[in-house]
Amino acid sequence: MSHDALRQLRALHWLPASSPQLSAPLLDWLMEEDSMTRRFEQHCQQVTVKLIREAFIGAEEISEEAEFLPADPRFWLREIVLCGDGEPWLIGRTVVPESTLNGPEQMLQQLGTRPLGRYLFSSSTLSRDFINPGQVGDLWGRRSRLRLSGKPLLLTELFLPASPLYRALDQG
Ligand SMILES: C=C(O[C@@H]1C=C(C(=O)O)C=C[C@H]1O)C(=O)O
Repeated sequence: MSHDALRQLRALHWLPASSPQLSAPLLDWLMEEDSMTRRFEQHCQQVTVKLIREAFIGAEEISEEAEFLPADPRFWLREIVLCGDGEPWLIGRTVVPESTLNGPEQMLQQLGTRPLGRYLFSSSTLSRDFINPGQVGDLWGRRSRLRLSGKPLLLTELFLPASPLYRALDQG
C-alpha cells in the first residue's frame, strides 16, 4: 500500500488556496497550522507511525522539493504512514537539509516511530513559512515548509481515504 501511496504523494499537484475546489471544510483541514498528529488524536484512540523509510539521500532524489530548500549535498528523508487506531490515515514525507540537522535538531534523525509532530510542536522555535494545498485524483494533500530555529525542512502530507478529512467533507 505505502509504495503506491508514496507515488501518489509525489504526483500531488498544487492549488492556490483561492481555488474553487477548496471548500471551507476541506481548507479547515488542509490549512491546519497546529499539529496534524494532535488533530488526528481527536478522531481516534491512538495515533501511531509506521516507518517506511529513514535515510540520507542526495539532491537527485528531491526533484521539485529542491526549490524550497538550501542546495545541501545531503538531505535526511523520512517517509511514514500515520495511522488512527491502526488504520492508514496519512502518508508523510519529510525532507530535512543536512544543514538543519545540527544542535537540538539532530533529534530529527532519532524519531523512529514517534510522530514528527510531537517533536516539532514541542519546540519553542517552530515556525511555518507556508502551506500549499494539493490534489491527486480524488485525494487531497498539502506541502509545508517549517523551520526550527530558522532552519528549514519540507513536509508533504497525503491524506488517505480512511482519514477523518474525507468524513468531514461528506458531512458538507
Ligand atoms: C508534522 C506533524 O507530524 C506528523 C507526523 C509525521 C511523521 O511522524 O513523520 C509526518 C507528518 C505529520 O502528519 C504534525 O503532527 O503536524
